[in-house]
Amino acid sequence: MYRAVKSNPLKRIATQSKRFVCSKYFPEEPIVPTILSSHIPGPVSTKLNNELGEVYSNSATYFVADYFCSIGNYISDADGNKLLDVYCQISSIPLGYNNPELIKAAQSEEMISAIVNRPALACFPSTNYKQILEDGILAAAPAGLDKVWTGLSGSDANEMAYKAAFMYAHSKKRGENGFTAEELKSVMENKTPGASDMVILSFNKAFHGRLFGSLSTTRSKEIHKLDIPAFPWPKTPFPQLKYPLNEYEAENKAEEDRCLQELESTIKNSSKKIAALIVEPVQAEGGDNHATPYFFQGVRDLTKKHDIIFIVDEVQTGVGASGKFWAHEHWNLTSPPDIVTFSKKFQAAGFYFGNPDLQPKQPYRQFNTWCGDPSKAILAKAIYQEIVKSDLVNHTAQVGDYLYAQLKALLGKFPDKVSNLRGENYGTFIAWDCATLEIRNQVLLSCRAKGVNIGGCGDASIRLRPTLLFEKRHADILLSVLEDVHKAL
Ligand SMILES: O=C(O)CCC(=O)C(=O)O
Ligand SMILES: NCCCC(=O)O
Repeated sequence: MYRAVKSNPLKRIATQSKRFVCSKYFPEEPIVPTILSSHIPGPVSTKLNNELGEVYSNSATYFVADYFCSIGNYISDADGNKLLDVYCQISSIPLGYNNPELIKAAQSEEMISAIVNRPALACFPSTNYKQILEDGILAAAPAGLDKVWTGLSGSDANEMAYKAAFMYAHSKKRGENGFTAEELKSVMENKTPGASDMVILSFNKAFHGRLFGSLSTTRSKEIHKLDIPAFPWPKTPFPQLKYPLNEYEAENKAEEDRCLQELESTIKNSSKKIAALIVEPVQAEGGDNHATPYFFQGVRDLTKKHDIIFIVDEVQTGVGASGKFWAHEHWNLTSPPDIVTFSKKFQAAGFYFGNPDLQPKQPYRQFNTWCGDPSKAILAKAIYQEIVKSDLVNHTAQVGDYLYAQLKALLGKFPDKVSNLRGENYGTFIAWDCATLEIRNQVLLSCRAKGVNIGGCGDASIRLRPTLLFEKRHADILLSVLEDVHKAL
């Protein structure tokens, strides 16, 4: 049996672990990874995955997981391997696997009713939906945004935000007048003026989802977009910062100024009205690309100046991992975003807004059968309450600072293999680049073989997306495995 950490640190970790917030939830969490099979995926995983492939696409499978046996920061696989998970279902496990407080919420009367009586929320909202929202999703609302509309996924959240922006912009143009006969007729032919010719502006390397509208604003990888019809919407460059940031302050400021100028000229030269601009606080799928608060303040100012709805996509960055509950809190904006979208760690999806005019007056415009899912909103409530009760945002900020400092020292020893460590003062939302895609993939495979499940992003980057219950002792295991893997490259 492989042990990722040798006996001394293990003893220290075992003694200390009882004092940690994670142990409060998971007294039985493994102390270190356990690797039983000679490869990951192991033989059972491979067999199950092949069988699954007969009826369900399995081309992206890393390994087949055993969620019954997964616990806390550890994911189990079908071969009985237990891996420290710092990828966490593409950044979407907030409080560890099988968190007892979430299980309690799952077993509540409220949850049972929500699951077996799933409502068409916009038509038949439940007596307790407002309270569920107020105790969870709305209690967590970003400053200045006191309303929410719920949906089904991150892509859906972003698309609903686009629809809100289009309807808002058109209704402003229309004023007190109703829809014209021409609009009503042309819209059924998918033609203007009933169908909008306004556009959504997004950034190069952005990822905003995979439905038709959201995919048109996604610019991270060709493979996501090939063969799918797309709206002819504009894009504008996102800054490419140089690291370490303190060594390249002047160059980075010039790069951000360049991107702000390009943004303004894209806006000015657009032949179509730009209804909304969407941006991620960190472009995660596209490579964990950061920009500074200065840049985002500039983007906000330009959207205000040009009457463009400013949408912040916090699907991946939201709910604590950045060391703030919402990552855009790092920016110190003078006015809040118009819309903030969420999903992933909140389990529930949707968008926050403050201006009531971002919700159309007529029914069935921002609509589908479910309009969200009360069972997910109940989970979001439990997640939010645990985050507050255990002060997990500050916890994550502190662990992130430790992890970043240690990674800086460790990765600095391998300058020909890795570069551009990023995410300082940004919680555990940390990433770096590998010299080549081959090295990146080798590191991910070797880490898995040594008991740590990590994910990639962008062209050749590695990103960390652990739970909010990730602690220094977990970080030490990760660091020890990364060191071994890099030495062996
Ligand atoms: O590829 C997907 O659809 C998930 C994307 C995502 O959020 C990510 O990889 O960061
Ligand atoms: N959206 C899945 C990304 C996986 C990767 O780039 O490695």
